[in-house]
Amino acid sequence: MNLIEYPDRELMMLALADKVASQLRRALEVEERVTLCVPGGTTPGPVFDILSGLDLDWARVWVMLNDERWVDETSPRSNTALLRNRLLRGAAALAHLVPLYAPAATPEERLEELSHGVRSALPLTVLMLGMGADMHTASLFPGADRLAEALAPDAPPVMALRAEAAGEPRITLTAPVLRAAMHCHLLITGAEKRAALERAASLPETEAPVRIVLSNATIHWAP
Ligand SMILES: O=C1O[C@H](COP(=O)(O)O)[C@@H](O)[C@H](O)[C@H]1O
Repeated sequence: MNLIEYPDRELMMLALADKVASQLRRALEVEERVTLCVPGGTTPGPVFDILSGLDLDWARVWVMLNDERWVDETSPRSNTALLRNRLLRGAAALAHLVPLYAPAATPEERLEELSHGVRSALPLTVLMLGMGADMHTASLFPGADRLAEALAPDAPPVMALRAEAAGEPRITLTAPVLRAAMHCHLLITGAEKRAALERAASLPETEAPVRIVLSNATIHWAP
């Protein structure tokens, strides 16, 4: 595993934001437009705060979540709201948001139109991922109803799935799209997730979905 250990979270967030911005800048030298794909949840807020103020041609950056909880943006569980409040502001307000949510009772009702947007933003230039202590990444949860399909090499780019541990229904990018990212960073904090990461390396992908990126991700960890 390509693991970088930082003495504290502040340093990790600064270093990661700097790395992501320089990878995007380099890609913008040769591409008209680039895609940054980011996690939701509790971990990435500080790196979003730093990134949003960095000098970048944000108008040519498309920003997309790894996954979304099927809740309205007014919910504190909304990853889209996190993105709007912490990343798509300041200089980064010029970036283009590729939505993973649209109001409807179930993700299946909006899956086709959301997939269309995602397909037009592929491939992922820079992918940042989080991980739960249960070794899920994006919304690829162990035990999810359609996990095997989402891990398969011929999975569609986006799928709706459900898992007991997930709470709400989820919409998520699938393994082939995540694996194909040009640059991949996995962001992990704390002792519990560090132990889960070590366990994941010897488990099958169905039990530890984060395994799908372990061989090509740079893993960033701080206590
Ligand atoms: O539900 C989710 O969980 C993971 C991990 O979140 P964290 O709160 O433990 O940082 C996150 O990466 C994913 O995007 C999110 O939807």
